[in-house]
Amino acid sequence: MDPILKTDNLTIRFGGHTAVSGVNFEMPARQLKSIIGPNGAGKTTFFNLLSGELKPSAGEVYFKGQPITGMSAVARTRLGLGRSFQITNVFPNLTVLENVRLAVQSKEKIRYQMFRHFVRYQYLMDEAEKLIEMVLLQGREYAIASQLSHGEKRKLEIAMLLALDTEVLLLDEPTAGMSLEEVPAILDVIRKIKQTGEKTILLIEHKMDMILDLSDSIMVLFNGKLLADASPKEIMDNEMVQNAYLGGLYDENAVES
Ligand SMILES: Nc1ncnc2c1ncn2[C@@H]1O[C@H](COP(=O)(O)OP(=O)(O)OP(=O)(O)O)[C@@H](O)[C@H]1O
Repeated sequence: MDPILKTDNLTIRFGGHTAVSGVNFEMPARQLKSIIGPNGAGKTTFFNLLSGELKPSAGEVYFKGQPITGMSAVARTRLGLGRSFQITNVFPNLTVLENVRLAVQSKEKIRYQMFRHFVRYQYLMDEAEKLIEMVLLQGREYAIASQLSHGEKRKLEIAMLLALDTEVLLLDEPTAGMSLEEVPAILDVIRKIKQTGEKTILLIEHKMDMILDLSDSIMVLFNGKLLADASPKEIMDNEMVQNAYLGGLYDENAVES
């Protein structure tokens, strides 16, 4: 099957520094691929190039075979490439339910008047409730967003991303800054989304056990270059990756090409 997302020689330079360098990557539809690599390897920059927040110095991004390199982030979201924070923002003074409902509404582009269009309003609420359940926030519908724990906030962001109903989800370190107790819940949320079989998920993560648990494939970025892209087992057995990790991939002094 043709990849849903593909890059060809994707490159971006910031002054003299090449943050992403000639990356050729293919994302099969309805799979989960993790991106790993040391700090500064170019993972977030690669995401920004996929989502349209950055324009490459060279190379192309394709979505379902169509070049989208010149498209804005919003246009890419409409097409089916979603990243949290792109269109919707969490309103801190609103409840979980109101935030998710507004995100559903922004996708539906519905302008409604609450009482005259009760059926529509009910539809938005039902959709929001479904998403809240999907991210395991049921029971917290009426909590004010600003009062959520860090882990709950990340769940809310995922629900709002899901509300956009994009085929591809770009998740940038969903467990960042979380306490150890909060991590399994996010793992459950991502597993649940994956199990629907409807989404293609690209995940940047540092937590190796989580990556191995969830991923169909793993790609390794190192100094902006694609070092490997293969099954979790192949990645773990890959000598180059092993050397890179064990031999100081995370040692800043070793990160020179
Ligand atoms: N807007 C920018 N201007 C200049 N340099 C940048 C810019 N964005 C990223 N860089 C540089 O590009 C390199 C890659 O950064 P990036 O944030 O993509 O790495 P990363 O793999 O996501 O790291 P981390 O795991 O720490 O998030 C870094 O050296 C960074 O300093």
